[in-house]
Amino acid sequence: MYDKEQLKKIAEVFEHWQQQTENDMKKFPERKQRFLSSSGYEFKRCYTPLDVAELDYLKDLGMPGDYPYTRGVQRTMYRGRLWTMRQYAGFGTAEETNKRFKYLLQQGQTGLSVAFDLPTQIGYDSDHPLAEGEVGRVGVAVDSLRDIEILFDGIPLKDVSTSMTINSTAVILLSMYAVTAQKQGAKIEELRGTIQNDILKEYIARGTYIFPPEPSMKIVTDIFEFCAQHMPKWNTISISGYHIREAGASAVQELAFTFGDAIAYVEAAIKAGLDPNVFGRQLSFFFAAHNNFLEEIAKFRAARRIWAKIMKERFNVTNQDAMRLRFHTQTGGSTLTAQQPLNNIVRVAIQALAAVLGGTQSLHTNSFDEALGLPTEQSVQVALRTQQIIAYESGVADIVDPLAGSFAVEALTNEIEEKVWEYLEKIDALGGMVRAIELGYVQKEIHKSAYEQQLAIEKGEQIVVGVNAFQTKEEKPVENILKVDPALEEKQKESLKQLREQRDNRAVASALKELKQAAQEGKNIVPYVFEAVKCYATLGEISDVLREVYGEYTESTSI
Ligand SMILES: CC(C)(COP(=O)(O)OP(=O)(O)OC[C@H]1O[C@@H](n2cnc3c(N)ncnc32)[C@H](O)[C@@H]1OP(=O)(O)O)[C@@H](O)C(=O)NCCC(=O)NCCSC(=O)CCC(=O)O
Repeated sequence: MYDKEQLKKIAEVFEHWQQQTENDMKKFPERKQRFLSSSGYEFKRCYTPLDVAELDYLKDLGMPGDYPYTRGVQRTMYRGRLWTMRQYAGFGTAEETNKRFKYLLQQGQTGLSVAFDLPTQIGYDSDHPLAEGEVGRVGVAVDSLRDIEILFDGIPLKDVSTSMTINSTAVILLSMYAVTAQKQGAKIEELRGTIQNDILKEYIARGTYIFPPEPSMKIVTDIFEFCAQHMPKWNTISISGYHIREAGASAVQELAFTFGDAIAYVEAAIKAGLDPNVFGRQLSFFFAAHNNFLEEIAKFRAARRIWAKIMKERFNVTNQDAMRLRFHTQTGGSTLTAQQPLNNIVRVAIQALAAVLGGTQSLHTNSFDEALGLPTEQSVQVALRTQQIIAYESGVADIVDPLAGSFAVEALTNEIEEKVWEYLEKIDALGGMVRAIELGYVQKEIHKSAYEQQLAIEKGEQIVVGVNAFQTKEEKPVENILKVDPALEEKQKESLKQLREQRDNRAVASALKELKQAAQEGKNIVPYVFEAVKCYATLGEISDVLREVYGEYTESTSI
């Protein structure tokens, strides 16, 4: 962006300035020998045009809404429409969570996001022995279509977009959601929302898998195919770096492993005969926003450029809509501290601001008490207000990609991109992401990074306010921590018992038999799951059928 003559002059001035700075530092040294990013690369003292001398505005940045989308996926970005304010919520029974959803919508939230309990996530009904003590604990308990009908009672599904954090049982929850919407009078082709459906990261970082990778990938591609035909507005997957980051990955690893997974999904779908120009439009992403403000902004900008290049150059995609990286952001749960929990409000605000300056499409802001328990109405309100203050008071939503052209931000964007490509080459050399996961390579890289971060905190090289510095002797305990009533588990089991008595059990048996046959014959299972769900077959029953056909996965541990 600068001509050679100008750059030469700037280089001379810079050299002189460096010498003067070295002199100054004899009297007043810098706080640290090296200032490191979360990914371990070194931040320079000061960035100048010399650091972005190679940057080609048209090729590397372009205008917002144009390839390679570094500056955002929409021309007007938040001037046209603010990001979706989407607080992840769910606990106890469907009735309870329905109340929370209505509360959040009333407070100005603009999208829904469902948290399911662990039994729902790993395909067990609430009365299964393995579900004991977990029903409704970390999310809402869902056993059958009836629970989803209650969950969205009074919420018109044709008007709201809903995200569901569900992976190995995603096909079941997607079917329950679609059938509930149909019962409300909506057409499934108009439904907007997202299922997480990102099974690969479950093997890497999150753990709620059921089946081995191969049949799991088959279910994912079945969903891509079904939604491309019948639910074109639905995001079929939310390819997630969030959990990878929360497991201890650096910002660079977060992107690299997410794109490693994304490439594996695209390859699997192409192999199944699907067109990336079509299913590519429905792929979405999910990243974390941590505290290192500028690095995080650069990460989001780099992510868009990398994905656009992957789709265009690696998969020869020509449809622009299939090159746009659209993503949800959640502020970093692992950055919250149990000590001095009100400080978390500030952390969340910084992280949310990074997500917005990085061009997110949807945002969850964590509640300050999340290191202690489930968020209360009050804490979730502050979290939502944080988004609203950024949106309506800070002014940052009024200019598209306002940090473009910052020497530091552009240089960091380039640096992150470069390091991500290095990882992707390494993953390709290992034989792709599924192989890299099987080999334990990805897990080991994350563990190494997590260990280094922890060590830095313990040595005091990385300050965490209130934890290893600025501690207070006497902390006032947080009041009103939300606890799920243990009686809810019995209530849920009782209503499941009634359901099994009331439904047409012959219809259930027949639908499950047909599903089993379809799975055995390698057919697309989605329509069969729809049928099973319609007659109130339970999540556990459907999962059991699939377990019989596909088998179960057991992890080999990496130390
Ligand atoms: C694509 C996203 C990221 C966002 O979708 P949204 O519908 O919210 O937003 P959107 O698509 O950007 O915008 C909605 C519509 O407005 C349009 N639009 C937006 N801005 C525009 C502008 N400036 N000009 C013109 N049109 C515009 C879009 O093109 C789109 O229309 P068209 O569609 O017509 O183009 C989706 O996947 C999503 O909502 N994800 C949320 C995932 C989530 O909440 N996950 C929680 C995980 S919680 C978790 O996992 C952590 C804890 C755990 O482990 O359990």
